Amino acid sequence: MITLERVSKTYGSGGRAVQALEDIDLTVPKGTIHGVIGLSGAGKSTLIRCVNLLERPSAGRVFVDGQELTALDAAQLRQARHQCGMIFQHFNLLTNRSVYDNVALPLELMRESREAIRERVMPLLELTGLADKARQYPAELSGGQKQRVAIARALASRPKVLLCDEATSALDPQTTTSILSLLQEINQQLGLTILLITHEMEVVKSICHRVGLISDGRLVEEADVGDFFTAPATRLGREFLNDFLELEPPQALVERLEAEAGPHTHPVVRLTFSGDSVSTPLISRLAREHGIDVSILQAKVESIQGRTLGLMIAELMGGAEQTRQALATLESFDLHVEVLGHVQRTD
Ligand SMILES: Nc1ncnc2c1ncn2[C@@H]1O[C@H](COP(=O)(O)OP(=O)(O)OP(=O)(O)O)[C@@H](O)[C@H]1O
Repeated sequence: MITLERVSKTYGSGGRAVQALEDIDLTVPKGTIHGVIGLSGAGKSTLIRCVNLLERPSAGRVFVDGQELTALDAAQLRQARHQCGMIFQHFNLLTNRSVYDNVALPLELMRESREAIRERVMPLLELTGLADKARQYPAELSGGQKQRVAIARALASRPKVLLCDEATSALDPQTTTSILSLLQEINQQLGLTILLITHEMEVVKSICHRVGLISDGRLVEEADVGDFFTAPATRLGREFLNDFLELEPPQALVERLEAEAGPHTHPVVRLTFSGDSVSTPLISRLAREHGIDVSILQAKVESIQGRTLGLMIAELMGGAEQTRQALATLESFDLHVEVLGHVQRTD
């Protein structure tokens, strides 16, 4: 439904040029919810604005529903943009228009009759839970209600694609959940394809089918959400995951960590395991086979789109050779092992 082919975007020129996107290839199949996550300044907003050509790519081609937007003239593009609804972090509502009139606006611009507009707007207000707010003004609404108006307005022209630019970043966690549920409902009921950008793993985890990770204008990793959360392919992906799971070693331990192993140190490891390895009795096996005592410092289990993900930070307490063998055993399993550092033995 959405295809970007080798899309690049440079702002400015000469010594002040900023390359915001570089050779982005992206395909979002019809009816799916695709997330793009990245740190601030990575190029997320530029990417999503290149889809409906609010920003024109410096190079590359953009297709929506088989039509190449980058090949259209201005009038054709205005028409084609009806295929792409968009919502924003700060809602972008017209403050001097009522809820009803905000949602009606795209239809007025398309010169639809008052009757046709009414027939379209009222069901959208029902769908977004705003039927009783039609005559109110944006200033009288909560953030979540404003975003619902923006969603209804984005759907008014019957788009095939909804672009969401950090749509929940200005909302509290509870309101975020209700807006994400609404987006999911719209995706399922209307078969709408959704491309969203976010810096929040929670958003990706909650509703996306696939996710891309953008860094310095490049798409560095792309995967199904279950795979991304259980086995990110890049270091940045793993950092996002560790932040999301809040599985950082406690500060008191960080202060004791040494980079190099010494004659009297134990390694501290972070283990991430998914699928079958979750149920493997690892700790008893390390004790039985290698004589290692495992001191668990932190642990947690998450369920992500039906897949189980286990995490643990642990100190492996044994002699140097036993510890080396224990690490080799751990690495032979279907799990990710990271040695965070070494601590002096206290035994
Ligand atoms: N209009 C512009 N003119 C010049 N540089 C720009 C412009 N818009 C964005 N940039 C630069 O392009 C890069 C990517 O910016 P972009 O806004 O796409 O990132 P982002 O991932 O959306 O960041 P954030 O999450 O902070 O909004 C940044 O270095 C930014 O400074």
